[in-house]
Amino acid sequence: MEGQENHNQPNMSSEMRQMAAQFESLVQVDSSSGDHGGSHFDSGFDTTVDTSADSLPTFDSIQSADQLDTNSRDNQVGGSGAVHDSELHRASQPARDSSLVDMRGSFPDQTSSGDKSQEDTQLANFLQDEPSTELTNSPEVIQRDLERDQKPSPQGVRYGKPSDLIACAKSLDKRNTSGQDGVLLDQNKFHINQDSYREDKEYDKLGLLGEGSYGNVNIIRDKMTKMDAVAKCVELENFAPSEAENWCNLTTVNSPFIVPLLGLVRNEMTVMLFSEYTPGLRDLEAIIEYFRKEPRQVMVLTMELFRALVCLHENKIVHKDIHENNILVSQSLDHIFLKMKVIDFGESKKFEDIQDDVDEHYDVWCAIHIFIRMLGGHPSSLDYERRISQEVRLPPKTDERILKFSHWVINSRPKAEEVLSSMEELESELYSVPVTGPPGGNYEPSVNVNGV
Ligand SMILES: Nc1ncnc2c1ncn2[C@@H]1O[C@H](COP(=O)(O)OP(=O)(O)OP(=O)(O)O)[C@@H](O)[C@H]1O
Repeated sequence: MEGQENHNQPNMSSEMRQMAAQFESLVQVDSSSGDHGGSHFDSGFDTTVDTSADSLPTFDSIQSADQLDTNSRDNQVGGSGAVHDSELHRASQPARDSSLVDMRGSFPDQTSSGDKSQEDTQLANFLQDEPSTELTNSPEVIQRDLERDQKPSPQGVRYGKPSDLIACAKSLDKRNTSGQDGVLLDQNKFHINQDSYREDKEYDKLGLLGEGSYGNVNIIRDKMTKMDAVAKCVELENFAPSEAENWCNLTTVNSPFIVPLLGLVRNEMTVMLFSEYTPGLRDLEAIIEYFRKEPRQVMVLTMELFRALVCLHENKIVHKDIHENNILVSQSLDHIFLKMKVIDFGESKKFEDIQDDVDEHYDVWCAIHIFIRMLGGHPSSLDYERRISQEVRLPPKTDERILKFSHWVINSRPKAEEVLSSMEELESELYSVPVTGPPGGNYEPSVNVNGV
């Protein structure tokens, strides 16, 4: 019964299964040719092969045949039809001309019937086709076979929900190099064709938006829907499923401060993360100089950044890579129209995966560095570990309250929401204009509400 269990092993490689099946047919041939079964040898081993389905020869028995063969070599094969384990052993030897002759010699009855010649052909084919046992027995080959059998085949690109995208990201097989896998969230933006979403076929690459540490970021246009999106390419070996998972979870919150993730496609050894393209947004690093003379805009933009952090931290995610290249800003710096969005969740972590709130404060510390830099100042150290008693230097005309506020954030460990509420207070103190009510008297607007 043990043999049957092994024979039915789901992990058994195809070669092993084929070998077992061949033995099955050999044994059946033997049992049908006469009264041969049940012979026992004097070797002390029970080498009889039971031809019932329950005791089909197994790969294990083939391996152990080495031992049995040595023991039985000195014994004459008794009982013409008994399939001795030594035969099993020989059958599993590398295909050699001589092994074919040997094997035939151990089946004296086989030449006597017409059916036997057919069986002989089967046997000859088996012996010629079978690979070397030296190879098939090697642990590397067995492991490779098992891996190949278990490797999921690409499912193609499909539409799905955020949960499908996350599942797809987690299941990407780093060894699977062929075809495409992926989930796109928006049917109105992407047109999948024959389970594929390919450059030049389903979409065009319009140009380079930026270069990241792990790959390029391009703007693409879907050929069918004519919608644009951003495609960030990451080599499969560098891809962290947590980036897709955290970004996707944040997308479902619909925060105006987070660029939404729209899909994920693995194309051979590259993963593409598709996200929303907002025309007019540039990374902050490219335009930081424009903020220098505009402390109010600096304040407004930093408050937006802290709103983004509050959103992340409320959703139990830390970004861990807040810097000027990962913040997109509208090129209109008018404080009313100023837009800000955070990108790049490659380093992000879920709260449950981190030890304490150090990473949460690290996000805050990085954000306040950007604030100080936009104002034209710098802290005495850029080392987070030395965050306590850092000096902050700001241009001489900077309001004292801004300097005090910066010191507090950089040297204490306030949460993003605490910083945000302090900043809102400070901003209204510094910039709000007292409103005394509508103009009195006979004031009449020069245009009516329709602008006519
Ligand atoms: N949605 C977008 N709109 C405009 N530009 C973008 C967008 N996404 C990315 N970029 C540009 O591409 C650059 C690299 O993007 P991103 O930071 O996501 O890649 P990365 O490989 O993770 O980079 P790194 O690890 O160096 O931070 C950004 O700094 C920005 O200039």
